[in-house]
Amino acid sequence: QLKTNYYAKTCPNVETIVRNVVNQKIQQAPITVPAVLRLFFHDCFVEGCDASVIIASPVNTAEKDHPDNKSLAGDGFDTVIKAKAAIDAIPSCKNKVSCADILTIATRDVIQLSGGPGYAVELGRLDGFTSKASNVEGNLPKPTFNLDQLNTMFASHGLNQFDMIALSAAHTLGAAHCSKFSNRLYNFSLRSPVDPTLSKKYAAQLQQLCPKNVGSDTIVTMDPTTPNTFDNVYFQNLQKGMGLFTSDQVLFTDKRSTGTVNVWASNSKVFQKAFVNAMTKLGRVGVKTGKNGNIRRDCGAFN
Ligand code: HEM
Ligand SMILES: [Ca+2]
Ligand SMILES: [Ca+2]
Repeated sequence: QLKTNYYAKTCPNVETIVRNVVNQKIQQAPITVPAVLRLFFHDCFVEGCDASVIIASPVNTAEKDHPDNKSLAGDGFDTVIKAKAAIDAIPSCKNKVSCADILTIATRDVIQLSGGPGYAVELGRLDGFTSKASNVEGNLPKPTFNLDQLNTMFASHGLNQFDMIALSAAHTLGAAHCSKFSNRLYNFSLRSPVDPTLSKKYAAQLQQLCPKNVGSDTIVTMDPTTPNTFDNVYFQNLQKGMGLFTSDQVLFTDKRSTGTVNVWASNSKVFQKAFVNAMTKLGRVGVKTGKNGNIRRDCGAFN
């Protein structure tokens, strides 16, 4: 059973310790912000929020070795490892806090430290015993997904369309590789090589940043307006035809979700409330307790 004061007796300062590590880490590497947020999402959607995504395999068969996870930035993993070390440096806290909870706290912190809402995190998850690359396939959304595909995948984790739209606003931060959306610029369909739901101006900008046959490590910010700030500009971009992926833009073009995008584009407080609610629900996905999990000594390896 998750609760907000789970470590009150065992490690009362855990949230302060994690916050300090995250703060310092962001100063050194600003990419830590999107890196941690995406890491949390990819953890929770595969085997639940249990730090399965953090396991490193000597033979490259863990979740992190799946192609969908290869682009997870190393600074996300490093944040959890560093926070774990800082927690374990306090004798009473040593091996009392799960890696899954550390990632949950760090995620709340990167959101708040980049301008987003602060919120109380529910804690008490244990770390899982399974991490297989083969379990990732089919469990993470593709950037080409339409609204029904997005809804189906999020619903399978107890998240409704409002939650899905709110969580998609994570793309208000960070960057993506050209290969993830170049189909929209060059070979969308026979009738229209450029995706007609992209604004003409934005499509031209993206074609400049991502020329055909561009190198495989070229990246583009997903929110070209405020790439480093957690805000509702993501929704304002969608209204202008500036959603980077099909899965972003469809939230505006599909009539069943346009209304939500419009409300959240114009009312940041209402969006923030929905986002916090959705993140809290995301943090409950597949939580392990009792015999189904443990507290890892090393977040990157099973005990
Ligand atoms: C709704 C369906 C979603 C799809 C199809 C999707 C897909 C993607 C893709 C393809 C990338 C670019 C990866 C790369 O090229 O390196 C990306 C980046 C990112 N995603 Fe999502 N995502 C979705 C939802 C989410 C959610 C729910 C979160 C978090 C709550 C999230 C957080 C992020 C972040 C922060 C980045 C940037 C990472 C960085 O800059 O290192 N995404 N996503
Ligand atoms: Ca997991
Ligand atoms: Ca932004």
